Amino acid sequence: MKIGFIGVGNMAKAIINGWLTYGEVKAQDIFVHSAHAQNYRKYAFENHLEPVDSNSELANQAEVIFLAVKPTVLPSVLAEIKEAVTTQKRVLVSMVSGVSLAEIKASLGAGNHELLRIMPNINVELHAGMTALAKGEFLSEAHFDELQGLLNQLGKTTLLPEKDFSTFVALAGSSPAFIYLFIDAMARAGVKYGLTKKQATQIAAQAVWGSAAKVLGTPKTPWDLIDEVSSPGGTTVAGLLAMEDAGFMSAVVKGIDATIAKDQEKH
Ligand SMILES: NC(=O)C1=CN([C@@H]2O[C@H](COP(=O)(O)OP(=O)(O)OC[C@H]3O[C@@H](n4cnc5c(N)ncnc54)[C@H](O)[C@@H]3O)[C@@H](O)[C@H]2O)C=CC1
Ligand SMILES: O=C(O)[C@@H]1CCC=N1
Repeated sequence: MKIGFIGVGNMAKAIINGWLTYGEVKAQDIFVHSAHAQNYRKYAFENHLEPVDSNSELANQAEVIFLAVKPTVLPSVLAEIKEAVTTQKRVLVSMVSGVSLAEIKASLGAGNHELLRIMPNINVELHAGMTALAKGEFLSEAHFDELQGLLNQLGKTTLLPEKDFSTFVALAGSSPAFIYLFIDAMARAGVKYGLTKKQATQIAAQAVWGSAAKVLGTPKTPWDLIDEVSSPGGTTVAGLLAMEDAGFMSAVVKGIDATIAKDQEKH
């Protein structure tokens, strides 16, 4: 299957790099175009991908087209590829946050367009991603199965109603940044007490990684696990209570609220 990417920024590269290291998607089957010619040409050259001169040419060449541009750019991109997508019956996969399948369908006009909306996160590059999928009404089962299979190579996937995509953006699409912030805050505290930043960052990141693996591998809730770490009269409970006193949980929930609100703003 020939796969095209319109937009070759951070998210597109994470997906492509993930596939290239997995090995089933061949570099010569990946077509790329973006607004930054020097950038996408260099990336294509380094990875043996096929650079294409325009969005419409990419839609002529690739059977499946991943839309990996910012929401504000999407309408003009759809206008450029509309004809090729319609006449050549291309499958469109949109990872553009905050843009519904109905909005994409409306921009493309008449036709039973095969559409899939996804919300990946940057961890797909390490095959540790979390990606939500919402099927368009005309997407064939065969195409859906093939695309889900490809995305499963990059981590976990889940089917999700579109109404929940904004929540998913907050919990998975954007959340790597929140978790980096947590790791950095921990590391800074380590520096305060004399560790080097590098050493403190590695210690904090390993602790986050192991804790996430634990949560995923047990039927216990995070609260159960908190109790297992908190010795009576010990250090952990002292730290937990001080964090809560500073509003840790409400700070996290406010962050999620703001992320969801931003995703639901009209572009
Ligand atoms: N970065 C992330 O972790 C995630 C991003 N997303 C979504 O993925 C999309 C892309 O995000 P990023 O890769 O982070 O952005 P980015 O800013 O890194 O990349 C955007 C790309 O779009 C290209 N572009 C701009 N105008 C264009 C045009 N007219 N035609 C073709 N290409 C054009 C740029 O040259 C660039 O390659 C956004 O809609 C974002 O919401 C979704 C999940 C996670
Ligand atoms: O910041 C953003 O808008 C995108 C959506 C999810 C992650 N990055």
